[in-house]
Amino acid sequence: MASENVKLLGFWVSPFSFRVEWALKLKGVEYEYIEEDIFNKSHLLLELNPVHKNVPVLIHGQKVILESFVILEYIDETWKQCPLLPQDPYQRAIVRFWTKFAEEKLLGNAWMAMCSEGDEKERALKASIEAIEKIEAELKGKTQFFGGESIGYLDLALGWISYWLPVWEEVGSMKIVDQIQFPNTTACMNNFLKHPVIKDKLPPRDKMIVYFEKRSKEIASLIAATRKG
Ligand SMILES: N[C@@H](CCC(=O)N[C@@H](CS)C(=O)NCC(=O)O)C(=O)O
Repeated sequence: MASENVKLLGFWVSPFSFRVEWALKLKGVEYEYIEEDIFNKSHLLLELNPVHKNVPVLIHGQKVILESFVILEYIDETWKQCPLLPQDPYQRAIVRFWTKFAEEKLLGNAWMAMCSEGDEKERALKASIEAIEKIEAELKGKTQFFGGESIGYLDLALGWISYWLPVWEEVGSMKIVDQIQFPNTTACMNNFLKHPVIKDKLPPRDKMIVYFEKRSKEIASLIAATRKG
């Protein structure tokens, strides 16, 4: 597709940025990727996203679109090829429900389980596994992709479970998605990673391990300092 002046401010290991890149690639939209240093934010980021000061930021011509899920919907509505959300309003509602559920109940807990120790880790781990149990039950009978027969919005929303979560499990010495206990989830995770667009657009795992080892220690010290203070 001809270039439409699309730019993406992202961060090399951000699952939120990757969602957007996967969507653009699935749709065949050309874009320029601009790597942001989230620890030393650029003037461009602060100017474009003064509210949250985070990535991803999508720039389409003169328009700036923020928040990964808002960006996914914008992309889906702007470039109609390879639709991400279902056409049917009820099916769309279901996809949005599970997207929200995973973001609220799984992402933060899994991150916290990786970064914490003791009771806090146990609590976060338990909550993460409970969230996967619910996703597993919902997936019963559709083990192709999280969204159904073909890759779609829900897969991009939950895609991090396939690649980031195993890294967090390794860094946090924990198990959240047990293959035997959660066969449907595991099948969807594997199919997602086998998709040609996805498998060509993932951050290097070894670099991720080093990054999250360091980051989880920094967060753990912050948590300890907050508790003391
Ligand atoms: N809810 C946001 C989350 C984005 C987010 O947390 N981005 C991180 C990178 S993984 C970031 O830019 N962090 C810098 C900061 O918050 O200061 C979305 O879905 O886009």
